[in-house]
Amino acid sequence: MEVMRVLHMNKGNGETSYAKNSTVQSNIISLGRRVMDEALKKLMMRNSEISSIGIADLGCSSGPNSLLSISNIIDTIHNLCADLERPVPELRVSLNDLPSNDFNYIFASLPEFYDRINNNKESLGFCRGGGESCFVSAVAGSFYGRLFPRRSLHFVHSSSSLHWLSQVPCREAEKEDRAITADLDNMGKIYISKTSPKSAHKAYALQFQTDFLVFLRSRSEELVPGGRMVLSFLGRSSLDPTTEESCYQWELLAQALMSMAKEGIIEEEKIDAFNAPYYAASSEELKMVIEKEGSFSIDRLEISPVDWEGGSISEESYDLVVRSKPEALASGRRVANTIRAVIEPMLEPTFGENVMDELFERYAKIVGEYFYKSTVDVPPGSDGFPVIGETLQFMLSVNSGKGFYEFVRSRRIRYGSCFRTSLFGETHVFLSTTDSARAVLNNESGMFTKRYIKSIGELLGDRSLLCASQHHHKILRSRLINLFSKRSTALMVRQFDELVVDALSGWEHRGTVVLLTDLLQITFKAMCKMLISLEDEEELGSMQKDVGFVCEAMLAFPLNLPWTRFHKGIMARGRVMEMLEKIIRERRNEINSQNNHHEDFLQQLLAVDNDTPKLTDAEITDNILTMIIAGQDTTASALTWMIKYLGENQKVLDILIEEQSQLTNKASNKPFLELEDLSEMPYASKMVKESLRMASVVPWFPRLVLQDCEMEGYKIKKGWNINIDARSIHLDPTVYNEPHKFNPLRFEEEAKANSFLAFGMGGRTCLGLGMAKAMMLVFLHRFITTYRWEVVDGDPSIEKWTLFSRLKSGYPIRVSRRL
Ligand code: HEM
Repeated sequence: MEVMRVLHMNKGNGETSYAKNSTVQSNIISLGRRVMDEALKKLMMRNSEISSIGIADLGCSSGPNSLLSISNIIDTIHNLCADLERPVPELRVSLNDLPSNDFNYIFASLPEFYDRINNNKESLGFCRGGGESCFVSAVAGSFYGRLFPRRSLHFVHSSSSLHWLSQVPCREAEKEDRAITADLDNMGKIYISKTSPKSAHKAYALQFQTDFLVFLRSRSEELVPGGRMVLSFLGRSSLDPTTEESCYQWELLAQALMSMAKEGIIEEEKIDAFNAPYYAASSEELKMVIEKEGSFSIDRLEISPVDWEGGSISEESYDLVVRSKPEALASGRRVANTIRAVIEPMLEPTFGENVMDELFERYAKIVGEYFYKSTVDVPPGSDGFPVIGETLQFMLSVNSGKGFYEFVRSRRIRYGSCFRTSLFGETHVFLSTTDSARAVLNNESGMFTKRYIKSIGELLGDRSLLCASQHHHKILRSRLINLFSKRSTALMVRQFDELVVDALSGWEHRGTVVLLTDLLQITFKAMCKMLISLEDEEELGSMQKDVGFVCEAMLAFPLNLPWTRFHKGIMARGRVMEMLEKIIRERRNEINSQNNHHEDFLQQLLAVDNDTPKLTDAEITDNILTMIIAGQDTTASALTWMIKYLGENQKVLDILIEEQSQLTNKASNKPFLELEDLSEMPYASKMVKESLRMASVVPWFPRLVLQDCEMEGYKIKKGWNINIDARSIHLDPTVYNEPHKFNPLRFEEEAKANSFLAFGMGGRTCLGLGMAKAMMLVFLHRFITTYRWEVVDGDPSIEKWTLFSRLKSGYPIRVSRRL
């Protein structure tokens, strides 16, 4: 197959044209926008004197998307120049694709494009016909080779193109034979599949590596030093190139072709010989080639799932919920249309133009059936590999900048609001509807329970509220719940305010403050003061370190050998227990000698009813450790997210400052805030709730299924794990209007039932929710009335290996006093 000739999208404006079926590609462009903006900003900051910028969009194709990328680039440069108060440089824009591309379509839409620029940017000196500031031209040729003069480009962009290879891969022996269809012994298949020979896998991988290397080498000649590239293309998240994720469209298309071959409509030998010039690379492969080529370094590498139906693939996406057969078939048709617009020109020379309608009719049905099959009986999803299931994919997610929730999010988009996966040898079902949250968390049926995980039990203690058996949990909870009284909350508010005022003093002289780090310290101190009145800096320091080891061990593999993280956690638990036991002994002595003025949780727990202690010492120590862990990290993470959202929403901040300044004036005669003051913060309370909704610090709540049941129309089996995906519910557009918009006022109206799950629901609802909200309000008040702040590093990556969702950067800021 001569790729140069056949690799172009369906031309024109007809029903099967790319112009009419390119929403997926347009969504991919939108998804890359944030990264592109970031790259352009870095480029502009580095080149402050630049008067002319060379820009290339490689693989621009023809259709509504062709000018979308450059339009975005121009808008961003325009906005950056306005922000930096600099003149807009001359923009030399080159659109590139193979010579067979429908360039006429693009040229025909240029006048309209210039008009738009002129209308928007008259003030910037753009003028009619491209004029003095923006010069668009087209360059026909393969980007697997040089296209532009040396050092002429500053910015290279390419979207949905680099997965196309320069040629069909061929076996080692056929290396010289470049232009014909290659024989890869790939019988009955048209791309890599589970049954393809290893040599075919190898040939594909090799072809991609060769092409990508040439691509990088060519661009390194063309780009100026410090130039930037933003590339988005189809790839895969797993190491295995034959997983459904990267192959299913090709696999199903091969099925459609084979069904036609069986009926004698096309020849089977042609299918055997046809191999698509396409490759979905893994991030490891990309890194390897980039390192080998040596001219480029990676600033950001992100993986996102693609919705082949053309629904949005950004975080706002929740559309691919396939249910009934007609719905599944309609989905199949949409996917078939998208694929047809791209690959029909490639198939025609081999199989003939006259069979295309029939082929894609069959293909649409097969894709629809495929969607439908996965929605009946047990929930849709993948069991992954034998034994380990999808554990590797989960771990990859944990290790990526998007954090562990990405694993759930991508499957939620693909399979809908109820899906199953297999992790660490067990089946897990994730549910994300308000009805399922009610059923599982309120547990009126008694069919669900919190799972006891032995390793967590070893770290927190068997008597911890989080590990106790259902019966024991009830007793413990009924005793512990009394600790969280109004009186305790009032005391906590005063103490916490004192801590915050002390901690904030002098932040303006510290240069950069990593907010999360400081907040972890403040909340740790607050928890220790509230629980056991521990204030000694040295003891606090060693306790915080040990609690940190216990938390890390909760995520580690439970292997208790001297060098493991788990072992470190067990040892740290031992030291924490020793310290708590010592504190209990000292407290008892103080009580006996009536020399005791403490007002903390421990004091209440040591009180006796009719000579019977409320809890045993072991129950007290296990649950003090549990409460420190449950309260410190969650609150510090939630506070950091809150300040981040606030920094991004000036209007909300303005309203808050207004509200909080009034309180400052009113309470000016008091050194510290009191519980009643918090009721004077109606807007701030909504803002706290909105932050908790958006951040979903505890993203899902796991339970164990005690008997076979049905959820969301699917069979759920005894012994499976069921997880209520609170984050998805918080971001579901059918539950919250415009869920990605930060809008505290949404809570003026009553939220949909069972939709706010930041603190869980039912018999396991967070015990500290009142305390947590109070702490957030107190910090908010002090912080925003004391300081203005600017962000030092806006990296949105999520920290790896944490119990709760936290920003990897810790949100570094610089503060200045608000006058
Ligand atoms: C913003 C901060 C906080 C968030 C987002 C949060 C969230 C949660 C959630 C979602 C659960 C329920 C998990 C489930 O159902 O599986 C929970 C349980 C719990 N939380 Fe919190 N929490 C926060 C702060 C606190 C604080 C400050 C304390 C203690 C002082 C605390 C103590 C607990 C305890 C003891 C449980 C276990 C309840 C049980 O199993 O019966 N939390 N928390």
